[in-house]
Formats: sequence, structure tokens, C-alpha cells
Amino acid sequence: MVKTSDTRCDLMLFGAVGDLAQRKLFPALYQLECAGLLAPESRVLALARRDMETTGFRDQLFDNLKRYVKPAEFDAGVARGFLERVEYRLLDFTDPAGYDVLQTWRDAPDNELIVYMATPPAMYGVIARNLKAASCCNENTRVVVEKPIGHDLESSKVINDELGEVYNENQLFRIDHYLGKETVQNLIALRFANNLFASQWDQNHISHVEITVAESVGIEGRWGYFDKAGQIRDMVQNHLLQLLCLIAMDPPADLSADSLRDEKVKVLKALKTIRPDMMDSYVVRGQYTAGTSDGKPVPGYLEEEGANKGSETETFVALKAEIENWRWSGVPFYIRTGKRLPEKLSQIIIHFKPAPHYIFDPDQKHLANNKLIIRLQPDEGMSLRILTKDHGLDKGMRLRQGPLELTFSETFETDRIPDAYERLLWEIMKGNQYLFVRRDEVEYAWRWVDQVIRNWRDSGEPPKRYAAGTWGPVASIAMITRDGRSLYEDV
Ligand SMILES: NC(=O)C1=CN([C@@H]2O[C@H](COP(=O)(O)OP(=O)(O)OC[C@H]3O[C@@H](n4cnc5c(N)ncnc54)[C@H](OP(=O)(O)O)[C@@H]3O)[C@@H](O)[C@H]2O)C=CC1
Ligand SMILES: O=C1O[C@H](COP(=O)(O)O)[C@@H](O)[C@H](O)[C@H]1O
Repeated sequence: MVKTSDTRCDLMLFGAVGDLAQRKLFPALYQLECAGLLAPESRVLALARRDMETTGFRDQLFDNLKRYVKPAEFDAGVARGFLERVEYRLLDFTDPAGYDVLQTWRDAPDNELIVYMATPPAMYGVIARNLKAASCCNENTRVVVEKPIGHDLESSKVINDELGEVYNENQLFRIDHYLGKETVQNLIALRFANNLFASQWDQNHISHVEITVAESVGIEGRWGYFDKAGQIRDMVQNHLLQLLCLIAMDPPADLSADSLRDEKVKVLKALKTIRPDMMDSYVVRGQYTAGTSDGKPVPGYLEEEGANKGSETETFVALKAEIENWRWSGVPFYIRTGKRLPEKLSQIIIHFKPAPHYIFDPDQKHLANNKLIIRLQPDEGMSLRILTKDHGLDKGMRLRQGPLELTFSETFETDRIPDAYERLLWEIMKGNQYLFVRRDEVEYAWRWVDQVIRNWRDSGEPPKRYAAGTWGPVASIAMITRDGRSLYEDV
């Protein structure tokens, strides 16, 4: 059991008035306060370049906590107590002279120092160098950086080199917030605590895997950032490939950070390169046009606020990933993710192969494979589709498919599932790196994704259009049916 006194820390939050800090990080810290997990000595230094005093910052933060924490979970008294820990300082992160202010804030040198860079990635190296020059960090400092690390392999190497000049790898906590989701961590428990699945988890028993991360939101005022990234850099390079790794990796020797990360890297290294001549059958990219969301009309990507009308950035990607190793040879992983799809839904479907010899009604042969549906969000849980005999004298040996169902909120009476950032901040305070991404993972993921982006650029082919509120270009379904396989439909 970790005692809160073991986790006392001074957290320097760079970019404290930004969207991530206000919408995710402070609410997560507030929840840790509610859970009694913040040590009494822990403090937060909020840093940004807006000219205001600590009192003004606290007032603004109080309003935003009220806005972003669910009403039923917001307690004004706890929030005010939490704000006592927070101080604000004005700092231009590029100005080395300003960093003296950080030294004067630190008056409890025994507290672990955590530096959280909630800033554009171009700022990571600058902040690291300035902190070092001002003697504001040492070999025990923990440094947290956000995704995306760069926009391709080369730029990610530059950023990682800059960080590496000041910090060792064991000080760096690269966030992929999907790893902080309880249901994503549950993939590790599902696979390695249940021998039932462990023994079936390969190309002998699995025909294909679907990984879907669908979002109903559009660009939400982030056009400037998103248009330079696109869905492949924003979601596939990090979240989707991390999910793929957790599904495909070999069993780690233990739960240590390096054991897990070594296994994930092996998967990334074994991803089959998608060559230009494979693009038509392996990749579909799309961009949404005007349509509906939640029954209301919504604009297309090119009509969003701040849009450049000629943009060919993709808001949807469907990919067939293949892993060239003994375990997964011949098992495609169909990945699909997009904005302005009909609903927010993240799920993984494992399609098992049918039994070697089929003895039932030939008309029902299409039913004869089990499916494991892992629901990451919302309605967290899992369901194993199994075949049973249909009841009734007139049914003979007719088959029926039904679920073995585990809905976390019902089975475990979980009152609330913590947000990803709560878990990640808590792990950082404890100094555990197993839910964070190592440099080589980032680089192998970029290597694979860069090739697809190069192929798009060289072909000059624009993204296929899909209406907001639909499941993306029809070509993404055709990509799977052409392989003689089908997407899971909830029937
Ligand atoms: N927002 C999100 O949901 C997610 C964000 N991320 C990543 O997190 C990081 C932060 O994102 P987000 O919060 O959205 O971005 P924002 O632009 O909202 O916040 C960045 C903050 O950094 C500040 N800043 C930038 N340069 C300087 C400087 N020289 N001196 C002082 N302050 C500076 C900005 O100040 P000012 O306001 O004055 O410009 C701003 O407050 C990015 O790397 C992003 O990719 C990752 C996943 C999700
Ligand atoms: O990192 C990102 O993730 C969000 C989706 O996260 P979720 O936890 O809501 O599933 C995505 O909307 C955003 O574009 C991306 O930068």
C-alpha cells in the first residue's frame, strides 16, 4: 500500500491556462484530492504567460473545475482546499532569465519534483534546457510530456534528443492517455490472468481483429492543430497502435515498465510495411462533409471555424495492419478511427475461427465463430458471443448466438471509473513508468505511419468524402468484405 507521504511532490505545470490543463489535468488533480491521494505537502505551480496573480488564477480555476468536473462529483469545499496548494507565476517559457522564479517557489526540497509540459511539443526542449540552466532539476526530476511527440520520425527524434540531453529515459513519462484508461489496462488482465484466452490467442484460433475508435465530435475549435496532424497522426500513431500492441504482444515476464514495453516494441517492429502498391487494399482515408450529429445539422470539415477550404487532411482512417511473426501470421487487424462518426465508441472485437469440422445446419454456418467484444468506452465491459441450441421442439439442432456478458458497472457495482489522467498523474507521483511510452515505441510507431503518409503524398489522391454522422467512406467496409471477412454487427 502506497502512503500519501511517499508521493509528496512539487508539480510544475507548464501551459497551465491551456485546454489540456484546465479541462483534464486540474480536474484530475481535484479528483486525487477528493480520493485523499494528494500528500498534505504536495503543491502545484501553475505557469503561463498571462499576466495575473495567484488569486485571479485560483478564481478562474475554481470556475473551470465547476465546469469540467461532473456536478455530482464537485464539492466546493474540497475544491477550495485543493486551490490552496496552487500558486500561479507568469513565465515566458522561452526566456531563461524568468526561470529564477521557479527556484524561489521550491521551499521543500524533499518533495519529488514533477515537471509537466502541457505545451506544444516544440517547447519541450526549450523548457528542459532552461530548467537545467536555472538548476531547477536533477536526476530525480520526473518529466511528463504529451503526445504527439513530433509529426514524423525525424521530428520525434529531434524532440527526444533534446529531452535526452537533459534527462535519462527513466525520468521521462511520455503520455498516451489511452494507457490511463481502466478498460485499456484491463486488456492486460484479460489476456494474462485468464488462461482460457491466453491459450487461444494466436493465428491458430483467431481469424481477424477489429479495433474501432469512433468519435462523434468534430474538430471543436482545434482546426489549426488538427489540420497539420490529421487522424493518422492524432489517433493512429499513438492510441490505436498502443491498443494493437496490448492485444498482440507476447506475455511479458512481469508487470515492470520495461518488460511491457519490450513486448510492445516487438509488435511495432513486426508490423508489415504498407508499400505504395498495397494502398488500395490496405488503407482508406476520408474527410467528413456536412451531415448530422445527435440529430442536428453540422458543418463539414472544410466549413469548420478557421478552415482552409483546400485542405485534404483526413478525419477518418481505416487500415489493415499485419504483424509478421509466428503468433499473428495471416491475421489482419482492421483498425478504424474517425471524427463525426455516428457515436462515441471504442471497442475491440476478436473474431475466433470456426471449429475445424462443422456439423450443423449449412444455412447457419456463417454463425459458427465465437467473438469476444471488448468495450473500452462507453458502457465499459465485455461480451463473449457463444453458440447454443435454440430451444423448442420444432427447432431441432438450430443454433443461436448469445452473449456471456460482463458489464463492469453492473457486475462490480463500480460507482465511478477514474478518468485516464487521474490514473496517470497518480502513477507519475509514485514514479511508475509502466503506463508511459518509451522512446523506441514512439519511433517504431512513427516509422510505420510515416510510410502510409508518404504513400498518400506521392499518390496525390484526395481523401474520400463521407457525410458527418455516417461510419466513414463505404470503401472502408469494402476493404474487409473483399478479404471474405465481415465487421461485427451488434445483433
Ligand atoms: N487538449 C487536449 O485535449 C490534448 C492535448 N494534448 C497535447 O497537450 C499539449 C497542450 O495542449 P493544449 O492544452 O490543447 O494546448 P493549448 O494551446 O491550449 O495550451 C498550451 C499552453 O502553452 C502556453 N504556451 C505556449 N508557448 C508558451 C510560451 N512561450 N510561454 C508561456 N506559455 C506558452 C500557451 O499559452 P497562450 O495561451 O498564452 O498561448 C497555452 O496556455 C500539446 O502538446 C497537445 O498536443 C494531447 C492530448 C489531448
Ligand atoms: O488524443 C486525442 O484523443 C481524443 C480522444 O480521446 P478520448 O479519451 O475522448 O477517446 C481526440 O478527440 C483528440 O483529437 C486526440 O488529440
